[in-house]
Amino acid sequence: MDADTNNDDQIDIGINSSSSSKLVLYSYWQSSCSWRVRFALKLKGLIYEYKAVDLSKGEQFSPEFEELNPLHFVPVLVDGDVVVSDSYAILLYLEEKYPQRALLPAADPQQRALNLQAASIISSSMQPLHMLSLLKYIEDKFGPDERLLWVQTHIEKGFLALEKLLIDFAAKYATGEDVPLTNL
Ligand SMILES: N[C@@H](CCC(=O)N[C@@H](CS)C(=O)NCC(=O)O)C(=O)O
Repeated sequence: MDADTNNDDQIDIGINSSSSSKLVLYSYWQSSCSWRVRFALKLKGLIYEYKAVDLSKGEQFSPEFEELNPLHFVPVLVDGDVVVSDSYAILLYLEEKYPQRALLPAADPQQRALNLQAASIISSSMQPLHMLSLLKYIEDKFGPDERLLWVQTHIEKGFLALEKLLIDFAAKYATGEDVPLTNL
């Protein structure tokens, strides 16, 4: 596993710079689940160390990474003694532990539910259906045409559902004038 540091992802004036906890994000540059967490860290102004896990080289199967996530998926966030995997869980953890620059509207339960629902559609009902390991399985079993059809079908289904859900709420961003959880 490369422990490289990505300068783009480090902020000098991070809110947590004086706290004792040290944030480390295990990530892969092509991983949309990891982008989500990187956006949230950036929006919240948090300093973190970036550790690259090269999925194309199978580094997610290394014993070191397996200790962090037995499912072998990025992203994983380490915050001192706390280890959180799964982008959705990480976003909710960050929102609670580092409430600055909220990702969820505080006052309005409908807006909160809308954001949680849309974020969950993306992270549970869309992205896992085209993760690397699943696509490899489909291609090995049924061939590349079936793989493409599978991806197209599930992405289209997800975006149609999202469009229907958000049609009355979208403005500059998915659910209004501010960047919410849904956009990550
Ligand atoms: N629900 C998880 C999904 C994690 C996931 O699918 N990660 C992908 C990258 S976006 C991965 O590590 N894939 C490796 C593989 O499929 O072998 C999340 O949102 O974090």
